[in-house]
Amino acid sequence: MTKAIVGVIGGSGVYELPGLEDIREERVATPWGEPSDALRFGRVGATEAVFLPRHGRGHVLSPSGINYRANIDALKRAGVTDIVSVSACGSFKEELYPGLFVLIDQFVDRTFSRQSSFFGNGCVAHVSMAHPIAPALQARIALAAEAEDIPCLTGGTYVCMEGPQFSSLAESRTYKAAGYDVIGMTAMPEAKLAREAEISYATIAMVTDYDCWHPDHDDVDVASVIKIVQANAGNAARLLARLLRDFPAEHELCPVGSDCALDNALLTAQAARDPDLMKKLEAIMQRVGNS
Ligand SMILES: CSC[C@H]1O[C@H](OP(=O)(O)O)[C@H](O)[C@@H]1O
Ligand SMILES: Nc1ncnc2[nH]cnc12
Repeated sequence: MTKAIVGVIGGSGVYELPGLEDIREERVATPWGEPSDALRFGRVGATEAVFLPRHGRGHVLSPSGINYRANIDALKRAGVTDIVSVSACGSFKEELYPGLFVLIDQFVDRTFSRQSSFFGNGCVAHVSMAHPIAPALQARIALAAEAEDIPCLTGGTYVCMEGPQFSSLAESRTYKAAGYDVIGMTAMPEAKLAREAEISYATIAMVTDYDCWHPDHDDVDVASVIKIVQANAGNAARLLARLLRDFPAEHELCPVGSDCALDNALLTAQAARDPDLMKKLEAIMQRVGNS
């Protein structure tokens, strides 16, 4: 049995995890550099949890400046089996209104200036991202929302832009016409790296605005995003508390292969692997080893 340990990554306006008890903070060193902040270890009920604010305390890191590899590697070293990622997002659909939670099931990656893999020259790997979200984890979040009577929709496509500027009207209309549901700046490469690290991953997108396409709503700005995040902080806290309290002690095997993503993904012959890179991959490849 693998004990479930839930990692919660807080986004804009979410810099702590209410309800976390017996807190211990630790700066976790990684071969990829510094995570966004010290990890906060604790528990909610009987469930072990680890909290990491994505932008750091005081929101010092921009979406392109976040060390996503260090964050995911640090959570892996902490034994995290499941990551719940919380993100503020703009909406491309009338019915996805500010305050609604959307449980994402697909991503479109439009970032271009980020380190998006642990692998590379000296150890090449191609994991599947066909189904980036762990369905059992997503279902537990949906159940927790239902139990707490929090408006929450399951299913949606999140397009990740580089930022930090918000979209132009032409971009916003293009994404809307493409059928995407929400937009943010941080889920990529976070979700890709979680998959490489064989950690189940799910995103709770909190809709904060209608980006800039909607004729009856103001164009998005930071103040309006934070206002909605703060107005819905209570819902986010209750949702996470319920999810964690009710979480099973044993990690549930993932039907889309989150736990075994590296099986059949590695291409580089063992003898040809770069020893320096292999050392860096120690935590990420802990299950498969150098075989
Ligand atoms: C505060 S507006 C833009 C900012 O908010 C979102 O952050 P996160 O995904 O960490 O909640 C968006 O991705 C941008 O980073
Ligand atoms: N409209 C938007 N575009 C990109 N990131 C966002 N985060 C919150 N709202 C956003």
